[in-house]
Amino acid sequence: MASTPQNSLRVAVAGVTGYAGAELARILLDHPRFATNPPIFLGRPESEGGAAISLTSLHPNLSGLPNADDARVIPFDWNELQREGVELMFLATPHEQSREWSQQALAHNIRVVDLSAAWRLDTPAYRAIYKLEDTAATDALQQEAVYGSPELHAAEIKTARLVANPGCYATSVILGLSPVVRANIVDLSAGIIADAKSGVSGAGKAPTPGTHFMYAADNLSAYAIFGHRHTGELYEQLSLQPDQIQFTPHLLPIPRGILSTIYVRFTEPQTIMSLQALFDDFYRDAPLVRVRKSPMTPQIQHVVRTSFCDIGFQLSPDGKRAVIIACLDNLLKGAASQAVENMNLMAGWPQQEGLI
Ligand SMILES: NC(=O)C1=CN([C@@H]2O[C@H](COP(=O)(O)OP(=O)(O)OC[C@H]3O[C@@H](n4cnc5c(N)ncnc54)[C@H](OP(=O)(O)O)[C@@H]3O)[C@@H](O)[C@H]2O)C=CC1
Ligand SMILES: CC(=O)N[C@@H](CCC(=O)OP(=O)(O)O)C(=O)O
Repeated sequence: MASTPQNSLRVAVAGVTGYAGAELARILLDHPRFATNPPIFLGRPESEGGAAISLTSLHPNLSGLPNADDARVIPFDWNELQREGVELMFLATPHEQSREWSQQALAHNIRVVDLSAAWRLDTPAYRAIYKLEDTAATDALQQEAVYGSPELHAAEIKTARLVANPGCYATSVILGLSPVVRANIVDLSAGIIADAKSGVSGAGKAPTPGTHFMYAADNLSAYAIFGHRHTGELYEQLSLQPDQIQFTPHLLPIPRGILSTIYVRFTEPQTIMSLQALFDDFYRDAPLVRVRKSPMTPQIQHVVRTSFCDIGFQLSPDGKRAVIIACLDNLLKGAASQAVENMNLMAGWPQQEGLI
């Protein structure tokens, strides 16, 4: 499929009633490749009495987008997906459900971009936090799954059957650190600190005591210290050992957006010019990463509701330490728009199509 780009693709979105699924619907309805071939939207309308419901009754903000007012949210059914000739599915569903459906989708010859963590981690010890069932079949599929970071793995994504879309925090820290870690200039023995803050939508639509308005509003709190589930993605994608990075997430009292502040020490003193060139060169061909010119650093208000990850840094006067800041919208570059970048690559279309 990737070798002969098609003009369009038959796609379906599972989990369209959720936060990430809603963003997928918005992007895909507005995507030029789907103007005459709109996506199929899957939900659990049984909670609405079993009948299909209209997409815009669920998400009134989508009304007026191409094909949106005629779109229905239908119950999940493999026969229906086959009848419709679906070629690629987005799974914006919980990890366990994604794990089951991605295997079934591949068996039905449907390629998958999975937004959950079901296939992100190769190392069983890092995956254990998700308590997913491992079998010989899932082990084989895990080997095949491609970590869906277009900036790092574009070539593999193009031909993949199963793409594991990265975690939101993980995307920001991995993109912020990759240029300096891959250049081998970081003193790993000194340890990297990644201090990240996220808006509340990162936790999904179901409120919990920790994300309830009364807890989150007017508040800022650290959580999952020494145990956040995204650390495995950092270890694997940055080839780090657990004692070489300390990642601490915080919950911000805003709806969406992530800002990660990353502290590194260098083995040799750097100059602002050399470091700027390193970041600029690394992301020269990355249409959805904006490298800021030091001393400018990214801010959440510059990325919210965009598909960009913004990256910037400042260097200490002695050139031995840098603070790197990476910023993105958790529902977009941290989830839905990154998933669409992956679909674009899988279909042989420009990575940023429909996103800028
Ligand atoms: N929120 C974020 O910033 C990010 C989320 N992700 C991942 O993306 C996926 C979706 O996240 P998000 O949109 O935030 O989550 P939400 O909780 O907002 O939405 C979850 C969606 O999954 C559906 N769903 C829940 N359980 C089942 C089930 N057993 N069978 C079928 N469908 C089910 C829900 O349907 P219903 O409405 O009927 O309950 C809903 O459509 C998750 O795997 C999450 O980890 C990844 C990166 C960032
Ligand atoms: C604010 C908040 O709660 N954020 C979520 C991360 C969301 C994400 O990226 O999701 P998955 O890795 O689960 O797909 C968390 O800390 O668990």
